[in-house]
Amino acid sequence: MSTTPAYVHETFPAGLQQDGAPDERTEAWMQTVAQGFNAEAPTAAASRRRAAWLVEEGAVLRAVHPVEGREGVDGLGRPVATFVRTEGSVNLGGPELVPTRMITSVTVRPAHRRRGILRAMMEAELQDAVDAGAPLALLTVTEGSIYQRFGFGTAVRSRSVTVDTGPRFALHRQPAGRVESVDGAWLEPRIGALFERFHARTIGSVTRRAGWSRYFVESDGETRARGVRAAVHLDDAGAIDGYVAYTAKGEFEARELEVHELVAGSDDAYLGLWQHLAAIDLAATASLEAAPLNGPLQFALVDQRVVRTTEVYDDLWARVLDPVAVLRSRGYGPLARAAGLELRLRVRDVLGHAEGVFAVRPHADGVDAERVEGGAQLELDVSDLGSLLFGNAATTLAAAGRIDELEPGAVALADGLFAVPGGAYFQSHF
Ligand SMILES: CC(=O)SCCNC(=O)CCNC(=O)[C@H](O)C(C)(C)COP(=O)(O)OP(=O)(O)OC[C@H]1O[C@@H](n2cnc3c(N)ncnc32)[C@H](O)[C@@H]1OP(=O)(O)O
Repeated sequence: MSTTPAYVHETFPAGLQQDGAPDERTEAWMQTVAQGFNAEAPTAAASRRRAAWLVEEGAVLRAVHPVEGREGVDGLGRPVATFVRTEGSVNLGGPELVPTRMITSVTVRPAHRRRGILRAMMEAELQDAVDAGAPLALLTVTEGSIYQRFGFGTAVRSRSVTVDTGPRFALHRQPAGRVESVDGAWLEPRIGALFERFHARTIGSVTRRAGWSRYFVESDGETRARGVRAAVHLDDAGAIDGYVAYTAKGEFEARELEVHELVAGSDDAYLGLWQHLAAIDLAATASLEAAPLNGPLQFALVDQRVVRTTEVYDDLWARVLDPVAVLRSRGYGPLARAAGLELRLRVRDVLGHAEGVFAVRPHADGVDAERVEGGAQLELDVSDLGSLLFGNAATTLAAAGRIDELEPGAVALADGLFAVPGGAYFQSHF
């Protein structure tokens, strides 16, 4: 269904007035986003800060208004639908980070739902991304059933964990380096550079959006949260290679640590920072919402049950727009490259962008990927290509009835080519 002619779609860059306040349409857009997610309406100070972040990252906003009655019943002229995209990169294990579009803040007001407004915004965005040469689009979802129809597939699954930081927490081996508590205000401006190190070494990692460390900010948008504590890991040479930011909650003697972020640029930093959390007195547990599904912490512990998984969820979704570009820029393991194997995939795409048969051949000097005429060994929807790229096993997708094996052995071949040892992980939710 396409959008009815009763709506007008607008696309504009997030903007500020001379005094730093959001411009009128950016402010109206932000108020609608808050309403769409049932969140508190942003105060003037919070609006200024969020708008500044949007401008910093070159955000392009979409807003939809009714042609008739644009000013709304309350006369405030707020849009009935919102959508934003920023440009970023994702680590797919290749020599370079892969450029991507990041989509978020999609809302349609209740009175205007199920009339095709989301579809119209999404189709326009994906076409714009193709025209601009973007190979990939990413988003995170509020509901699992919305975005497959647009070609998005589950890319990275995450889990929430609660770690018992009492005496049961003991590592097999002492990580190298040391951890020091630091002031949050000192850390905040250094976080971006530290994150880049994590981004460069972690398959699945996505650009960290401006303002991601908003946990340092009180809800009035101005005051630095006094409750946020931070620590950094220093390697043996004294260089900082990871950080953790957390808040202690609950009763004085049995506090729980809510970990906002634990970002490690090395394995020692990862274990060292967890060990630091466990060493904090008067706290019984530490909880992290976006932990890797298969991270090393459990194996590093003497008692693996110290880590309790409280939730597993689909986190990042990927939409391939240019299969040749993503297959070429993705990394492949040394065994796949040494074997010089070729896989030919037939991709179905109802929107047409990624439709066709594509061959990929990793080899010792790089990767060949091209569109070919036929001879496909596997057939799959573009949403499942998004899943494969991030290391979700072809065997699992075939067992789920999502991939058709056209030539015996092709599923196993895809498993070998697309495997991500340790699993893809991202923690810059957007
Ligand atoms: C990336 C993000 O920002 S995720 C956040 C998504 N936003 C929210 O959850 C906020 C609350 N919800 C909303 O604002 C709206 O209900 C939206 C944005 C989810 C949907 O907007 P609408 O304009 O109603 O969607 P639209 O009418 O274009 O529907 C497009 C298709 O998606 C389907 N769809 C829409 N919403 C849902 C849903 N919640 N669950 C399942 N399917 C859905 C429709 O049936 C339609 O299918 P079809 O075109 O294949 O027949």
